[in-house]
Amino acid sequence: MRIELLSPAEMGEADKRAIEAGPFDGIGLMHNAGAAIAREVLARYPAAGPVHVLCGPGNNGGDGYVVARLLAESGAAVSLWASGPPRAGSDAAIAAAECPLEPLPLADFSAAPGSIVVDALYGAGLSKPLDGEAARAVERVAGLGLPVVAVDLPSGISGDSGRATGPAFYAELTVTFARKKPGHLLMPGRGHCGEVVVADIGIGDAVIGGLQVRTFENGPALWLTALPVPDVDTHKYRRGHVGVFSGGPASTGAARLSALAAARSGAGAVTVLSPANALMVNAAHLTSIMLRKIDDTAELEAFLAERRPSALVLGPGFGVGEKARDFALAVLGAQGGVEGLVLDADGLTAFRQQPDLLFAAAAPKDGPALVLTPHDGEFARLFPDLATDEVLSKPERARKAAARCHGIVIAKGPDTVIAAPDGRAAINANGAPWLATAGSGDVLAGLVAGLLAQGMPAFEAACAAVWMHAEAGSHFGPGLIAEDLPLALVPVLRALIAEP
Ligand SMILES: NC(=O)C1=CN([C@@H]2O[C@H](COP(=O)(O)OP(=O)(O)OC[C@H]3O[C@@H](n4cnc5c(N)ncnc54)[C@H](OP(=O)(O)O)[C@@H]3O)[C@@H](O)[C@H]2O)[C@@H](O)CC1
Ligand SMILES: Nc1ncnc2c1ncn2[C@@H]1O[C@H](COP(=O)(O)OP(=O)(O)O)[C@@H](O)[C@H]1O
Ligand SMILES: [K+]
Repeated sequence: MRIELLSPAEMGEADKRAIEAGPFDGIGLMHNAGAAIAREVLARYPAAGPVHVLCGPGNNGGDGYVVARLLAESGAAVSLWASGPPRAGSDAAIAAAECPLEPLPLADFSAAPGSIVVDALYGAGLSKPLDGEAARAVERVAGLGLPVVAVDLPSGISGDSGRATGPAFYAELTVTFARKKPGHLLMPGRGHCGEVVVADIGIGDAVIGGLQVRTFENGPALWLTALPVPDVDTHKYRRGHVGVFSGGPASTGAARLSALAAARSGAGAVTVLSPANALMVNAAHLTSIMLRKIDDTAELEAFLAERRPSALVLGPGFGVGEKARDFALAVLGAQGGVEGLVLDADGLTAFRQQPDLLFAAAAPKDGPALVLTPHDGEFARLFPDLATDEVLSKPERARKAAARCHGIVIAKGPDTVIAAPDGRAAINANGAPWLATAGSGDVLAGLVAGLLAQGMPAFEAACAAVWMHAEAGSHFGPGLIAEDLPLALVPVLRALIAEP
């Protein structure tokens, strides 16, 4: 299960512990790193023209000296460009001394068409925006349209946040070590990395295991064992009952999208909870999904007591106002049976003036789990201070939001982050821009509720829903509209459940 994502600080610690544990010392790890990159370059660009290796002053540059030496030994035409000599006594200085090639000044960098660039300027140690000769090298490489293989991370990208605070390389291939870093998956970093290869350089799984990492790449390894599969002797209500609140007569479609997704996820029963004036519209479009009139809190409480739904979705097309707040608070205060409330769209916006009211209602540990599914705009309405904090990475923001709201936060986007109040966070990277279509988020909300209703723990349910939703959308591809998504979940679920 190699889904841990290491921050640069955790990677430094892994490095230190691996050296203590042996058998490799610092230069040994650097030799392994350089060899892994040289292997990838030779395998991917067998007919390559000249290779230009760009070396920075730190250990990233050290890896570059090893690559340059190994490629030259294999017979490739190699040019070495350096921004300055490595610090005396460092592993990088040893690697530079072992390299027979004479470095040229980076400021003079130029290359003929057909060349390949190995970017070993900065990796995990990037501490400020690229400027001067490094920034000019990025511009020249981009201007020449040369393919770039990045060592560890494309220079200019933060390994922690994926941010580019200045110029940054666009790599065709990034070779990183031991595990991916958050910056490989977070935007815009992911767009700069190209394909990411994780090379084993001799940092063992036991070393990584000892770090107690709390950030993961989202994928089945994180939640497959918790994915609900019905027992042979089950019945429909044992498979979970989801209630989805509908908006008024002119805005009912969003709730039906959520309801369909909940049903496709395996919930045994789904009921759309509709105001009286929208019953006919909803009835005209529902078949296996049930319908019930709910206009006020008393009717909601009666439904909760009689029909004992296990999860509810509130927000898609619902309307922003007191009714949304009252219903959400009534569900969170429900006694027994309700596993969770998924608050999306209008359900989130309804609390923009009083987010603390919502957060306090979710605080009791024995109450229903709260799952929030904000896109950036909705996130900023509930957590304005976190949204505008330029220092925090997206996972840090989502973690702080989760702790504050006592719930799971699904911070949506091309790099959706799922965070729990206990500090776990997962970054999702299997999505595709086809998912950016109206109603796509409504489907996600229903899917989360469907999994919650079947008894999946909230963090795992949220992660599984985000991954399956992204997988369905990516497989469907061009032409996707939200109506397609519930059915597109079926092959995704089938493949997951068939997995041993
Ligand atoms: N297990 C491991 O960890 C292994 C790691 N390995 C390799 O080591 C890499 C990490 O090495 P690293 O820590 O030396 O950092 P690196 O990115 O080379 O640069 C730091 C230097 O640059 C400077 N500096 C920073 N930004 C700057 C800027 N914009 N403009 C100018 N200067 C800037 C910064 O100085 P500062 O400003 O912080 O004082 C510092 O001097 C890692 O990515 C991987 O490739 C492998 O060998 C295998 C094992
Ligand atoms: N560029 C993108 N790549 C991958 N997924 C995306 C992208 N843009 C949006 N999504 C996903 O699409 C969904 C959109 O949800 P949302 O913004 O709530 O839309 P709506 O309210 O119309 O349903 C989210 O799951 C989000 O993560
Ligand atoms: K690099």
